[in-house]
Amino acid sequence: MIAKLTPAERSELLPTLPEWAVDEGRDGITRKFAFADFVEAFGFMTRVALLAEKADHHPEWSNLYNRVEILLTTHDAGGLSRRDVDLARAIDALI
Ligand SMILES: C[C@H](O)[C@H](O)[C@H]1CNC2=NC(N)=NC(=O)C2=N1
Repeated sequence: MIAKLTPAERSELLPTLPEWAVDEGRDGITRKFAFADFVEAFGFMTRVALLAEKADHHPEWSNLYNRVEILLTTHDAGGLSRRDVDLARAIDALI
């Protein structure tokens, strides 16, 4: 069972993800991306999907034409966990 991050872990790890904002209501982290067009956005989503499947950790997301919004939270933990931090870091590395 994966655990939620402790307050100390959050203070340590969240500053390492400056592009991500905390969604307090969902206890997750979000980031918005904008691309040149739909093909670029969907290509990015495909790369994220492969990362997510490899990690067995999946984003909640939406896509509108060239924009993609991702929310990472851990359903099994009921909130933000290290898996979200790790996936966010891997997503950042794609950009
Ligand atoms: C059985 C499987 O490992 C789990 O359901 C995984 C799949 N992907 C997941 N993704 C996310 N975001 N949270 C989870 O708790 C989760 N659990």
